[in-house]
Amino acid sequence: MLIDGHGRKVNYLRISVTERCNFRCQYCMPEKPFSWVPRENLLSFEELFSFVRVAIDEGVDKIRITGGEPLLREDLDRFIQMIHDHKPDIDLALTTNGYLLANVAERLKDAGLKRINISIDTLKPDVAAKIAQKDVLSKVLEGVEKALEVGLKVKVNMVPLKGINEDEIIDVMEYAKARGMTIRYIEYMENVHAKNGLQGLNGKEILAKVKEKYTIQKVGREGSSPAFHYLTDDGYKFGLIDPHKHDFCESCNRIRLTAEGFLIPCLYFDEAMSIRDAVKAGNIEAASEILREVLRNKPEKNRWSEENAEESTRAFYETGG
Ligand SMILES: Nc1nc2c(ncn2[C@@H]2O[C@H](COP(=O)(O)OP(=O)(O)OP(=O)(O)O)[C@@H](O)[C@H]2O)c(=O)[nH]1
Ligand SMILES: C[S@@+](CC[C@H](N)C(=O)[O-])C[C@H]1O[C@@H](n2cnc3c(N)ncnc32)[C@H](O)[C@@H]1O
Ligand code: SF4
Ligand code: SF4
Repeated sequence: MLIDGHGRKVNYLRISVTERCNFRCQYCMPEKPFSWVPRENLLSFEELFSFVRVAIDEGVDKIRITGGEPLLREDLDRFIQMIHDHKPDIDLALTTNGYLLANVAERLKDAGLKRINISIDTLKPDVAAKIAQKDVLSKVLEGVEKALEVGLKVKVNMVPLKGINEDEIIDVMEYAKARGMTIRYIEYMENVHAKNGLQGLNGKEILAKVKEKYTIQKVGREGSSPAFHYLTDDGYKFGLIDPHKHDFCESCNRIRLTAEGFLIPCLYFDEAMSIRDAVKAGNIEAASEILREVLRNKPEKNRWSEENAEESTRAFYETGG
């Protein structure tokens, strides 16, 4: 079992398979980074899997593939198949912007993927083009329909932003509800890579918008999801991911691995340790020891709610969110 320095059980591994992306979301990477990690620096699926196997044997029972945009990594279904074949009952999920999903949803499902979380911040094509800085909406929605059609369980992630999509909180919920998908509203997490001046709605403001139409009651946190769930008076369950709240990190159960082989203990901080050399040398024991060291030093909580805290410099597109 993996336990961190604060006594929390860690059973959730998030793997960012690439930091590249075909969108330029204002809250994530509004300007193309001047240098991408060269492809040859990426760990291969075989190398990533050699670590994944150890993590699973140590107690990880939930794995999420993310990015950047994970569907930009060629043959992702091959990696999914490797994980699935090793442990078919693992909670194996993907987070994607959905743009390339329609063509590959079936292959991913057949390879063993169980769930997909798709980022949908708006249902208006012009607003989507403003947020992602590219005309993306129709292909994203096509991806959603295809994922549902092939039988994947789909959740929607929405980041409500002041003056941009805050008027669509109910509309996006109703779009998700009509298709049997859970929506989770995510508080915008300030960081230096995002566009200057961007402002998110906090959890309270998001709930106030929902309450303009629905009466809601608290349900709580479920399983190992970071979302706190609520129920509307017509029986629809939705989630709120509110990392500015001080109890958010109390039940943190996750660790992140990047495509280059960095193990990242927390989404907020820059600290990371590389398992790259160990994995390349086939020295899995050394990789396992690095994992334990990262867990021993995992921060207790983020600093998003601290008034004088400096903005986070950790890029979401590197960690996979
Ligand atoms: N601050 C913080 N945010 C997180 C953490 N894990 C996920 N998030 C954010 O929550 C949002 C949704 O994440 P997803 O990739 O959909 O994964 P998830 O919420 O763990 O997925 P489920 O297992 O379906 O609940 C993203 O914006 C993430 O950045 C975390 O440990 N800390
Ligand atoms: C970094 S993306 C990677 C996966 C994929 N490209 C996508 O957009 O779903 C993962 C999640 O992080 C969220 N995200 C990115 N930057 C964020 C920020 N500054 N604050 C809150 N959420 C953010 C996105 O909305 C997305 O749901
Ligand atoms: S949030 Fe996802 S889709 Fe948007 S720029 Fe970041 S990695 Fe790309
Ligand atoms: S902000 Fe850091 S400590 Fe808090 S839940 Fe996320 S990864 Fe865990």
